[in-house]
Amino acid sequence: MTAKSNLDEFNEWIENRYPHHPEFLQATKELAADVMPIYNAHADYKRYNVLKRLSEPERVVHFAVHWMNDKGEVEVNRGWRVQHSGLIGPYKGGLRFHPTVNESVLKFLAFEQSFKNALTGLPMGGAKGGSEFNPKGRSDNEIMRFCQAFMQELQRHIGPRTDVPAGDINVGAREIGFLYGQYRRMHNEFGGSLTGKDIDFGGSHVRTEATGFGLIYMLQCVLKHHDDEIEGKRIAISGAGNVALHAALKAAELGGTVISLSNSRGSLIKEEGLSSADIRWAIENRMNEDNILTALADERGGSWFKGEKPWGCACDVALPCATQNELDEPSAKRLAGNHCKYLLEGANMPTTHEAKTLIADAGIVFVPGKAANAGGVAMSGMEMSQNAAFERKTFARLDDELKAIMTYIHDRCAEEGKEDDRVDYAKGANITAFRQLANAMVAQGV
Ligand SMILES: NC(=O)C1=CN([C@@H]2O[C@H](COP(=O)(O)OP(=O)(O)OC[C@H]3O[C@@H](n4cnc5c(N)ncnc54)[C@H](O)[C@@H]3O)[C@@H](O)[C@H]2O)C=CC1
Ligand SMILES: O=C(O)CCC(=O)C(=O)O
Repeated sequence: MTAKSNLDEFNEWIENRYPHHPEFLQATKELAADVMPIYNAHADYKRYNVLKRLSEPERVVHFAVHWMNDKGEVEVNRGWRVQHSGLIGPYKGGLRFHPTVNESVLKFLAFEQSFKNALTGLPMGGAKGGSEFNPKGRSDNEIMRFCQAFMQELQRHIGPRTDVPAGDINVGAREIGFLYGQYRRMHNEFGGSLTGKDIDFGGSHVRTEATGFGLIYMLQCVLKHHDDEIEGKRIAISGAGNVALHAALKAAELGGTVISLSNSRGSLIKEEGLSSADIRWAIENRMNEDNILTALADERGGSWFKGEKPWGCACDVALPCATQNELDEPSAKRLAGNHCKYLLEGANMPTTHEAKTLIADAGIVFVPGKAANAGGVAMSGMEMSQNAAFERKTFARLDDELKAIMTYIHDRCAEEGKEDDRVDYAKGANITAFRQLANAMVAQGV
């Protein structure tokens, strides 16, 4: 059987199995296209049916979250934890609270997480969880009660050596504190049941910054590989959350010109570049403002474009750091037309399948989220090992370790994705991670 027909057969199988899970289909089919030749070349991979088995989450836990709002009304939300693969370590991945959360979104995120975590070289399996709960407009007390009710259910499925959740969209330090407090009270146990904790109770230095900083360290590796440098590069960033702001900060500190940030309401453009001080102001004030970007424009300059995405600006580097499928075909056409040279995904799967084809045709160097944004989970892995050893490493030491891990990921992906005159980082990342998970699956038997 040819690689092509095997791919058709796989695609048909997964489409029939999950017709209502479009994001999950997108992620699994893209990976299968890259790894099929490797799968076909290994008798054991076929014998152990590794591709289909890796495309089926090991466990999907679905639970109800009952909680009381400030008016004394009882609300009910849906909660999930998708434990995708525990082959190479405890399940590990963030929690997302957003109205767009559903089983398809969490299954794609958990699938991507397993491959991302493998790339870090640390012993972590892949998972993702969350709720369609919308924290916008809720009081601190409501957020606390929701987190406690969520953890009351989740706690029976997690633990330091079983599954270690962390943050994701709308789950930051405040929410992790509430979730951790509830877990600790119920289990009478300090330590590694969650990462992203405050530094005062078992958190790690650099975890807050790690995804954004790691993205820029990856950008530096990619630029170096192409005999290029960050100094003076025009960098367009989408998003205005944890990942976007810390990527912007590190890029500005290293001499890049950060020309944009965005959110679901529009984009802030500052042609001369946001300074480190502008970005620090946004980081410090983001929890207190309804729209941190309009506040930033008012306070420190820049123009606000309501309803616009940032991809129309002329830039050398595009860093989508908001959410899945935010960078579509028209956006890709604008980036190509403006001679953008590099696109690194800070968010998980922010580029649509169709946009990726355009990006490749335009010769833009593309680095997928599972490689480019792995710095966050890598630092979570280091938080777990610090918790297990009852130690705290310094910021400087961990920042160096983050750089080393991003370089390690870059070099593995560049080596595996090497083609005649270019590097296919997506293929390199998919094949590298697939080999590790497939080998573990074969070795562990059925
Ligand atoms: N926090 C972390 O350590 C990691 C996060 N990621 C990914 O990075 C992305 C951003 O996550 P965080 O910064 O942590 O979340 P966050 O909650 O701090 O920020 C999310 C940002 O995205 C924007 N956003 C959300 N939905 C949007 C939409 N439909 N259109 C435009 N903007 C939208 C929000 O306005 C906000 O600025 C997500 O894809 C997440 O899965 C990936 C690796 C690690
Ligand atoms: O730190 C973690 O465990 C997970 C981070 C995450 O959710 C991600 O990498 O997408």
